[in-house]
Amino acid sequence: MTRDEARALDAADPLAALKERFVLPPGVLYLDGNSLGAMPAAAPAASARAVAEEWGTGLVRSWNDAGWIDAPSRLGDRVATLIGAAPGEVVVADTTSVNLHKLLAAAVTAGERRVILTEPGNFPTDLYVAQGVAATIPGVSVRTAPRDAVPAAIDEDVAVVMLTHVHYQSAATFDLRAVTAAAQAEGALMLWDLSHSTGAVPVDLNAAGADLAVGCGYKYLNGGPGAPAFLFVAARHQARLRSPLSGWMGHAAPFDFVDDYAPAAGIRRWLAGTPPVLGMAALAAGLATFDGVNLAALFAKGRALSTLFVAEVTARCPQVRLASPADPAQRGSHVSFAHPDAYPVMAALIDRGVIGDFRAPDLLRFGFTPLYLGFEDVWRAADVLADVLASGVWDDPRYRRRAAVT
Ligand SMILES: Cc1ncc(COP(=O)(O)O)c(C=O)c1O
Ligand SMILES: Nc1c(O)cccc1C(=O)C[C@H](N)C(=O)O
Repeated sequence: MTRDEARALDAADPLAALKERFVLPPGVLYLDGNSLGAMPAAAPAASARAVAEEWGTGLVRSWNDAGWIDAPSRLGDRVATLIGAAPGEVVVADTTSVNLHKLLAAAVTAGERRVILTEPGNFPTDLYVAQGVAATIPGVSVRTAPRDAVPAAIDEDVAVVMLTHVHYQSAATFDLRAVTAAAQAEGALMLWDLSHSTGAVPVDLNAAGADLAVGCGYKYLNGGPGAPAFLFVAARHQARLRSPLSGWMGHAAPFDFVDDYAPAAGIRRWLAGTPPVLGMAALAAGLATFDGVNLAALFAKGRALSTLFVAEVTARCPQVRLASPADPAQRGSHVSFAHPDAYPVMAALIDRGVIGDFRAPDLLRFGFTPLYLGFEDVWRAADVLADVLASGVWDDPRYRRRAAVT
């Protein structure tokens, strides 16, 4: 494709104007919305309002008057619309790691089964949290099976199958419906990590009959650094599953201040402590960037963007190897390419305004966020990558110095 052809695609794109819902620095092509979403244009004012008006003027009255106390459910219901869940099935709370802990511990204590089944190479926090649950609840163990062997590894000992729908490195997807059915056919619960899926690819939890899910607020939901995460529990399980973090905010009547814990009836039982109100204000601005957007068209555009990038890089960059599924139907909204010197290559690319990220040991990872990226952006990013690789400018000591966060 030529640059003019890419520009023509933007001119014909009914979603192109959504870019105005974000602020990005001039000269930056941002291909890392899968790690930290871009800042919504409304976020600074929304955050300032929460601080200056709700906190500064409203003070403690804002728990009621500004609706702070209901924000976890209110935002949860908004997230639900992006993942095929019903109102009352999603709550915004804590971090993805903490939510994983709550749901895994609940799943392995709900019945007799004690095995958590997952895949090796899952996102580290998923593995670490599972290992922590196994270390603290007697009889629990973690079993891993390579992704293709997961269905066959589900047996009568497995309490819960925990998988990340879109893999954080390769972007390879699981068939959400088929794997959920396989878990349930063996009597196990299915827990999906939707961190790299929500707001990026179609997800229909209830159509798939999913049991449990978690996901991040700061990636494609654009909630800002450290934004609270979310948690889904299918309505049919809500009365029987119990959070191990039985804090007061998940109590049936927190302001009765009684001594004995009694879980709230619905999704709010998964709250532990006080909600992070300021983080929720920014997350609300992030979720609002999806308002009125045709999700099917948005996700189709995301796929078209990553397909264009793969085609351009494959054609113009013989130095790299595609490390994601070639079939766009088999991957999420990011793609990875392998290069033996991926770290300095990515550093040189970032220096030229194309922000992706490096994932050890050898991956260049690029996220395609259809809300704020266009076809010409993607074309230019591929062009800069081709130039960086062909010129060898990346082979410089200053690009090899590792930062603390990659
Ligand atoms: C699949 C997956 N799960 C979880 C997380 C993060 O969890 P937390 O919100 O606890 O940092 C990430 C990214 O950071 C991720 O990619
Ligand atoms: N959450 C992150 C952070 O606090 C610092 C740096 C990166 C992240 C990420 O989100 C990483 C991301 N989950 C990944 O897929 O690699």
